[in-house]
Amino acid sequence: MASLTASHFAPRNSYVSSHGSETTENFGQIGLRSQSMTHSGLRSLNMVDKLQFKTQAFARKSVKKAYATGNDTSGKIVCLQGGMTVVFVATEVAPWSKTGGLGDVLGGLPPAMAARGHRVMTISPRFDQYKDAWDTCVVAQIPVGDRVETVRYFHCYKRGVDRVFVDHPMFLAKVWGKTGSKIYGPAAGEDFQDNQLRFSLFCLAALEAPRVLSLNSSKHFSGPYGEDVVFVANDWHTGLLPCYLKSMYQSRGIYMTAKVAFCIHNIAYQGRFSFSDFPLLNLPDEYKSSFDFMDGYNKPVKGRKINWLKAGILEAHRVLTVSPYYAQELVSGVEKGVELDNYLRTTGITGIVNGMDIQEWNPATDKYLSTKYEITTVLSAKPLLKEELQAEVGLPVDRDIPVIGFIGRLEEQKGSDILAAAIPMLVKNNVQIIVLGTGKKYMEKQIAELEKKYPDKVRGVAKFNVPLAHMIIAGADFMMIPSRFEPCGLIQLHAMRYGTVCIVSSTGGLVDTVKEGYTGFHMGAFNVECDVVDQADVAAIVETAGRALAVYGTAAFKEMIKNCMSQDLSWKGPARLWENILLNLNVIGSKAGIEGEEIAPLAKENVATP
Ligand SMILES: Nc1ncnc2c1ncn2[C@@H]1O[C@H](COP(=O)(O)OP(=O)(O)O[C@H]2O[C@H](CO)[C@@H](O)[C@H](O)[C@H]2O)[C@@H](O)[C@H]1O
Repeated sequence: MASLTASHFAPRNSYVSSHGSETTENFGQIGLRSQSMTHSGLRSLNMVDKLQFKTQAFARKSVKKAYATGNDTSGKIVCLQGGMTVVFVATEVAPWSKTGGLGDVLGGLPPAMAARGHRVMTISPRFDQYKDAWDTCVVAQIPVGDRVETVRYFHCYKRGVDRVFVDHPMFLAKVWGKTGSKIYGPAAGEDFQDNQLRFSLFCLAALEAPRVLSLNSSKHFSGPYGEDVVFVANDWHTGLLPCYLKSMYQSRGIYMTAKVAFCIHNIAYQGRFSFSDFPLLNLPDEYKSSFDFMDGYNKPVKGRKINWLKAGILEAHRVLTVSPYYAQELVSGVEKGVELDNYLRTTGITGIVNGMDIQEWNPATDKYLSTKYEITTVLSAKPLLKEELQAEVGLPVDRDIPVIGFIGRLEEQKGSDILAAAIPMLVKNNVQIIVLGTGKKYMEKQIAELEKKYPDKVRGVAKFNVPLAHMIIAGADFMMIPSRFEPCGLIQLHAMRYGTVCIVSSTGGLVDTVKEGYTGFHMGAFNVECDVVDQADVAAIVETAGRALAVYGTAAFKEMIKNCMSQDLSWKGPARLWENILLNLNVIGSKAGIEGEEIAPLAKENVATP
């Protein structure tokens, strides 16, 4: 049965169908070398020892926790009572890089952790010449494949967080800008052929950063982060991180108490590659079993594969995901666990619902809105914003027509194909529908065709357009979220903060965050098979939207708007839960934080590394 396999999903990227000639040659060389070795574990160690991670500019010293007895830039000893040293590692971090919710989480959770008194760093690739991130002049030489690459670290300090960016041509020259899907491949749905090398390099550069960067932007912390670090690795691109921590560092007496928490934002993207690629990863043979994976699919090769996400799950010290209900779904069986359910049942998995960035998404200050509002003014502001939205997308301007919005990647997960199938019936109501999303070409076409067919009722905008996303979230009356599965979902959080009532399928974080009849409407769980548009799901959209439209404009509807807006959807609560989990990893010196504001009050903006 076709289910939520990675093969259904556009990049982020699970499959690589072929390798470029450069990469293939490298494989050949490593393969040959390993044949002449009896212990490939030895081979890997020898290689690392020979190549060494060479770091210039800073001598490596084992430092005590900076927060305990650190020197600030003026040379004074500073002391904080609590805290942990936390390093988040991910391929996206908003606002510097973002193709979806992963970037949002890396943008919002770290400042909330910093506000609780922890020393927090994020590390992501430098995909563009970020104007606020300065060159630290620190370089590290990293073994990747069968060669050594030099990376350079860039840095800025924002909202209490050290934002570190790894600079290497495999990131910047390839992507050159905030070009969404080009983070993972030349176009939506395609991988870069060297993605394994790119993310292997990234994981090692991330492991090196806390030891070699001496960061002094914070009044309370200074010097290198040292070795008593909790790493938070995110999604399959960082699945190698716990493996390298053990095989390349702890085996040499470094990072002995460091731990890795591994967070799954979407199990549909697993990083499945040919099994013969394993030597490329420079890992000892004993790690093979953690990667070993069989599936029935032919991409990128038939049969036996390596699976980066599986290795991340098995080698990390703790596995998390982004909502409690999704955690339950992941262990419920092969379909929702996308063939990793049995491993997750063994390791266990904890769900913490995401917060949202209440600075970027704040109707009272939103720079993309001409009319700002809050809970007391929402009822008069929304009709004005709706009219502006209608004018912006070229629909008839009429504040009395209810507007349903959809924002998201156009692919099976998000159910945009199910929505497209429902639209011919939905438009029989007095309603306008605005779809904003990019993704699979046939789905973009589907939406464009519906727009042609119903010019006064439907608009499809196939762009990644942040200002328009804000206008839809504020100006629409309802947000439609018909996901086949949704690990957490941020759209519904944004919508509720803006008093926009959600119509959601009953999956993942949508179950945890939207309450039927109180803050939204539930459509029930959808069929997770991606190859079919189930008519029962189409009917559920039509029936539930009908139910929602019937409430539109009534006192009950106004009550729902207020219910939505009066919730605390910030990162404050989730950060507390994250802290508990990370404390339980027992990294030496870890202490509980303080009850801080979500946005670190001590943060200095735009402070570059000296
Ligand atoms: N065309 C467009 N123009 C402008 N902005 C656009 C856009 N398309 C999407 N966005 C923005 O991208 C974000 C998408 O958030 P989702 O939670 O839907 O993320 P996604 O499925 O990528 O992430 C995965 O990770 C997150 C984080 O853990 C989980 O919440 C989620 O369930 C999981 O699938 C939102 O901020 C949205 O506004």
